[in-house]
Amino acid sequence: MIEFSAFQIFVIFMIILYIIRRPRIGKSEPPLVPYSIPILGHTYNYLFNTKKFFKECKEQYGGCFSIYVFGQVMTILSGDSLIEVFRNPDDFDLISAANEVLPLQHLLVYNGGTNRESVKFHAKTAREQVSGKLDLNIGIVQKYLLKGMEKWIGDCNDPKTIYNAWNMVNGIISLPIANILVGEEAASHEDLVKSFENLAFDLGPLLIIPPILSFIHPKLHEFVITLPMKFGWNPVSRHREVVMNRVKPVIEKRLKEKNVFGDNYKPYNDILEYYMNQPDFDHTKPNNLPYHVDNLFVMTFVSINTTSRAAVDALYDLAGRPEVLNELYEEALTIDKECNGLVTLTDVQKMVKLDSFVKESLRHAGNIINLAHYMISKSFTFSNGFTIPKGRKTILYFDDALKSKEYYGNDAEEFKPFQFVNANSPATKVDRSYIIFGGGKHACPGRFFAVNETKLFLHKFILKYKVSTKSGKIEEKLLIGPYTIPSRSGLVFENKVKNK
Ligand code: HEM
Repeated sequence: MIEFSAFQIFVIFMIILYIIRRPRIGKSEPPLVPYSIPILGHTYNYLFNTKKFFKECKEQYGGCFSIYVFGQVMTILSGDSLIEVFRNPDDFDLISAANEVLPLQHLLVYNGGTNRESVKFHAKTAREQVSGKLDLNIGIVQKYLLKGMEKWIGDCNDPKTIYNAWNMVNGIISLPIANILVGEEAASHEDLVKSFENLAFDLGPLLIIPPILSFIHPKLHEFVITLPMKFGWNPVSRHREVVMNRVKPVIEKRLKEKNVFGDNYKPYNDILEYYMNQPDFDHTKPNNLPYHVDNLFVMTFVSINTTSRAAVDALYDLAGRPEVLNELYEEALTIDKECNGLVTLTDVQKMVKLDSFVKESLRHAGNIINLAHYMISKSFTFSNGFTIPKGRKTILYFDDALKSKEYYGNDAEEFKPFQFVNANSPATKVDRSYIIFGGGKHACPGRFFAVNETKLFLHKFILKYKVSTKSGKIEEKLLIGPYTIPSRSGLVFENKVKNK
């Protein structure tokens, strides 16, 4: 009888894996960048040599090329091909690619997570109820940003050093958003605000598990990371419990008010009220309230960590550049005097230097690639003649667009805080070289809110505090493969008035 050692079985397995997983590229497809290590393909360069690797690939193979990473062919798009993804939303699907990384369908069990249909509702909510009501919301944002800063930063009469600044800024940013989501009464409960604040961070570990099993089959990674959820573990459950307990009495109170006041009922200005007005709302029915709370969680995912990320990046960008801080302080002081400390939407719009700075900070967010989409039609032919088959994963070459020399000059890599001041190019305006909020029909509908909240946070912050890096240098973000997270280096906060 023939006996096989473990090593021989491993070798046979690898040979079979190599044969069945070997990428097959059609004639008219974007070129597959050659690689020398079978099975691994470009995975090493993708993870550890990312910026240089993508730059060299583009130089050699043009704006549209394919690489083989974690057992999957991905097509990297830049220039016109990138824009074609935004222009053809029926062919390219962001949600299925996002669900692969963060399986919301297994976490938000009452609303089934996100799909192309439900995202239309969330986009409408963000567009009409959050960004669309900015003039109303700005007062709430101002009030709770100040409360959050008091709680998280304090008076800083003595200099205070913070290392995990993202955590701190996330705490500040989530307080106004919690108020906009469920109203002031429910958001007065600390446990509810904590749940919104921590929800996305709690799921962070799922995002950083490397998809090693995808070398065997892409679905295997998803299967394994969702296995604990199939056995009942769900990090969202306790947050759902907290939020349901806090919003239920508020809903009941509002329903009573509606009964008493009839047509004279004064509606509340929050997303909870908006959900209560939906035809499918009946919190007394089984699973109905958890369904709406899961919808609130989708809004939490898209709004809190994204905005706090923009705000903390801006804070680090400021801390390393005292001259920029001084210039922004002058602008902040003038506007503060004009409005007597009570900022309206018009006042935020007058903060043109701050707007330019925020835009530049977002341009330097640092992700080399972003926004994976699956191509879901039978096939798609780009205007450059390349065709990709159904099921191909495409990823947008963000760094190439955001650091484009054609649009930002030969010093596109430099941080130029006031380059947009007289350029009629606000931080909310999406275009082919500024894709931080995506583009086309699905461009982020919450961007008007996000930019305004970030500006207002920085405005109030600059008036009260001085910030510097502990190292005295400009701190770089941490690169994890092609993606970045904010620096963890110390930021030193001082009270501006006390330490003049
Ligand atoms: C700085 C903060 C933010 C950034 C960088 C950001 C970025 C993005 C990006 C890149 C997309 C995908 C766009 C595309 O497919 O072309 C997106 C979509 C979306 N964002 Fe944001 N976002 C931010 C804040 C917000 C906020 C505050 C909200 C809600 C109030 C929000 C709600 C949404 C929604 C609902 C979508 C899906 C739109 C659709 O598919 O039609 N975002 N966001």
